[in-house]
Amino acid sequence: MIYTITLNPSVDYIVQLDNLKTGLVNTVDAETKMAGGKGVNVSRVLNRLGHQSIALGFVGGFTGQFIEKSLIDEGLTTKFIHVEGDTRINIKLKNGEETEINGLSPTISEENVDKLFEQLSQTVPGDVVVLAGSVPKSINHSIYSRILNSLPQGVQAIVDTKGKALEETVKAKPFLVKPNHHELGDLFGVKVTTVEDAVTYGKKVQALGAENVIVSMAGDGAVILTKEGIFLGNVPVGHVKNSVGAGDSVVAGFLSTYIETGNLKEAFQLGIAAGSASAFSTGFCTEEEVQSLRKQIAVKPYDDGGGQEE
Ligand SMILES: Nc1ncnc2c1ncn2[C@@H]1O[C@H](COP(=O)(O)OP(=O)(O)O)[C@@H](O)[C@H]1O
Ligand SMILES: O=P(O)(O)OC[C@H]1O[C@](O)(COP(=O)(O)O)[C@@H](O)[C@@H]1O
Repeated sequence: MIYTITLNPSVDYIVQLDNLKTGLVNTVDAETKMAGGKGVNVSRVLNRLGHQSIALGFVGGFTGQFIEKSLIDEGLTTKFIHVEGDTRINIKLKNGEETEINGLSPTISEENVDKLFEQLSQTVPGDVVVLAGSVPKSINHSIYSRILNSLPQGVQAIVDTKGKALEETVKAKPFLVKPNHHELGDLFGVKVTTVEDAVTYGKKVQALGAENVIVSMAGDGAVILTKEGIFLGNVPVGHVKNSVGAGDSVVAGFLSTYIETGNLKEAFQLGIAAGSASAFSTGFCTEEEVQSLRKQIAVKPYDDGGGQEE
């Protein structure tokens, strides 16, 4: 079974406002309200690609109810832990550029955290656990590494987070991490702007403990570093309508193919296809769109001139 963990889900309020006038009353041109959060989005896209998962995490209040109902209506399986307080609302404002205002998370008690560990103690070898998104302030950022260290042998972990949580988690030897180029740069206090930078710092993440690393670079392609080698993938050309959830779609697309074939390169290709298909749609990708974009993505070995890790 695949389990996704979203410690910090959200209701994403995506607003199109072509002509924002600050300090005045504005009326939106278009809006969408969606259940969001990184693990939630991974479960959603896995479902669209024909794979079942169980969405775990913490939800609360009217926003939490909205998330649970939306996901069940979409045909997903959820086993959320209910907390006091409202799940956050994240505003994504589109007016030519994309501005994000992420809301405050409810407080998660120690007791609730214990319940999550109890759920995860049921995992068995062959299961995959996806730990995705930020850690609410009330939980210590070491929770992801604690979860990884608690999983039985043979359970694979995929991690998509940033900052301190990412830094600690890579040391707990996850199967895969997927930072974007900004998140990778932040980890080392540098700017990652080129494929060469992504490879240099991706190798450092492997040296810290992650088995495989995907660095997504938005419209500039993506890199995967594996034991079998380093590979580059282009992104297909298209009109980006909404990039919210595109990175989560990369994770879901990768995982859906990896569990079917065990082939990292094919999984990487499908991950990029899913990311771009979601970016090119107002909501999330469909399987048909993903399969159609997949053909436009070439995955090629990266030639680093045989250079060794510094
Ligand atoms: N301009 C673009 N053109 C095509 N695909 C894109 C574009 N921007 C994002 N994507 C797709 O979304 C994926 C994730 O985007 P990225 O911005 O790197 O990650 P995140 O959403 O995690 O910040 C990319 O790997 C790609 O598949
Ligand atoms: O947990 P975080 O890091 O605050 O991110 C939450 C936000 O990220 C999303 O999961 C989208 O993530 P991506 O665009 O990186 O795929 C939104 O649904 C949500 O609002």
